[in-house]
Amino acid sequence: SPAIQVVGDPAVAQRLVNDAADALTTRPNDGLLKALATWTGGPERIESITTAAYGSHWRSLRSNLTAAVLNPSRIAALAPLHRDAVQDLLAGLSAGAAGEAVVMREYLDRALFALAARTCFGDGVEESRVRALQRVMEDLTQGMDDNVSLDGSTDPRRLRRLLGVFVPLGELVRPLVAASRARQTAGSYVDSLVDLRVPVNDVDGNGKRALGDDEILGLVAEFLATNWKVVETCIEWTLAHLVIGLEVQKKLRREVDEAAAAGDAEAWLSEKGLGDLPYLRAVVLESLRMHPPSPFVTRGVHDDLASGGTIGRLRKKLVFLVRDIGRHGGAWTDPDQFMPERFLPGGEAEDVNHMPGRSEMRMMPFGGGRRFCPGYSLALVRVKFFLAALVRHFELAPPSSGVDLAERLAFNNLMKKPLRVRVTRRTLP
Ligand code: HEM
Repeated sequence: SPAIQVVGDPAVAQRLVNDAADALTTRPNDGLLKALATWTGGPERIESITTAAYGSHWRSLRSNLTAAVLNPSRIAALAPLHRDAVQDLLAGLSAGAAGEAVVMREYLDRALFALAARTCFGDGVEESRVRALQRVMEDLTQGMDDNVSLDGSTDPRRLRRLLGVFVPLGELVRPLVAASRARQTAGSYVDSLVDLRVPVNDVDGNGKRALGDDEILGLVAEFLATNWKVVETCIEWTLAHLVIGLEVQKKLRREVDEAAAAGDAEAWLSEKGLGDLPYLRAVVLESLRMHPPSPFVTRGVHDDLASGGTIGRLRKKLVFLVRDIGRHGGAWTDPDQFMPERFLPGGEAEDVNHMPGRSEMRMMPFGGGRRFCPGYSLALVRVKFFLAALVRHFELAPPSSGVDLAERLAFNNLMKKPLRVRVTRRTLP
């Protein structure tokens, strides 16, 4: 079995991420990730961006995602979808009785999944199919959480249950892929996958081919999971701290109200407007530091990767403990305290960002090196948009039972006990 090095120290992580970037370019081909690349049971691997070895196939999948969804102009074009999703969330919460404790995750689940599905498949997917997809993706993300292990071990029964989810998922997704093939216009992520031509040979990149249905299904599953639960995890944790720390909530609300009063009604909620709010930025960074939604980042050193793209035997495995790195006592004062002020000018982390710096790294919520998360800007836009709208339109108070900050530390670091919040609609100033 491969040697495992576990890294929980920010200085060690910094050296590895920067200095060893050329050697650490691929995730380990073991356990859950190996299973996800071989779920069809056929001889060929079915790669998602996450599972693909560093090479021309990975590069074409990743640049396609960026070009189709994640570049700044595409993100700006998603603004109407974002506004709809927030309106749905606010309407759902308003329908609940005033002052009553609601399970936030249920509302966030609905709003964020619909948003993920519309970004993936376009505007025209009927509601019943969106909800059926949501149920299947719930099973898939739960299955990923059940099967994650640091040493790559798996339980055959649990793994079978997880991979079984690709059957109903395929039944729901295939008609949408067929509809995309039949369409002339392109706009959604699935449209880009249908049009994409990847190199036939990962080594020299010669010749091009289209993606098969199973490949598209794997990429769709990856897209829905990252756009949905990972983003939701960040929002839920941040809300937990706003509910416990009423001073933080008030301060954030003041900033959002002032921005709303200063800008025209639409502009304050634009990507640009939200990017300009320093306290909102600090609150989100503090949440990502303490509760990184993806708590483990892994790399593998394999036998024949150097010969190009193929993944041979796993020799060595690195596990970055993202959560421990963000709470390291040597790098942070009172690491277990939620203190957004540390990210403001004059604070101990005023220069710390969501991405590792060249010379210093104190947190890595979006990973680092060649395989850092390409979705971070879209993720931050969504997190900030939802949080700003929630504090603007609602007073958020803890339930009588209090807030339990236990973490799940699985594939997704969701709250162990879903957050309950007493919500009261505000009269806008
Ligand atoms: C708050 C939300 C998010 C967090 C905290 C997050 C975090 C991460 C982390 C830690 C990694 C591993 C990075 C590494 O190994 O160095 C990753 C990879 C990835 N993420 Fe995200 N992510 C988020 C949202 C998104 C979104 C919205 C997308 C959009 C499609 C996305 C797409 C991906 C992809 C495709 C990879 C694999 C990249 C590769 O292997 O080249 N993520 N993410």
